Amino acid sequence: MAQLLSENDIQTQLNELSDWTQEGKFIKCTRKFKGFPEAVEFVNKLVEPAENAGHHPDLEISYNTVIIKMTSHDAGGLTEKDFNLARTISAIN
Ligand SMILES: C[C@H](O)[C@H](O)[C@H]1CNC2=NC(N)=NC(=O)C2=N1
Repeated sequence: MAQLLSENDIQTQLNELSDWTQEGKFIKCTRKFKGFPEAVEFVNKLVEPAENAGHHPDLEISYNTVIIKMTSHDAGGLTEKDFNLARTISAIN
């Protein structure tokens, strides 16, 4: 199981991830698209990196908006796995 990150580590990593914010034990990113098909198309692009990482985001799709929340459920908080996947997701359009 991955090691929980300290608050200092979390802030350091968030400084490099301008599209993500911390909400308790989660980091969160909100993406807006032209419409529902584009939002679902984006979510489908997350499958491969998540499966490759063995680490999966919590997703909410509302029409053209996708809310991505991430935490390491097995560790009970934020670990390097969350930030590695967040960096990958930030690079997906
Ligand atoms: C067996 C499987 O690898 C584990 O249940 C993985 C699946 N994806 C996961 N994703 C996230 N975000 N947290 C986990 O603890 C987690 N565990």
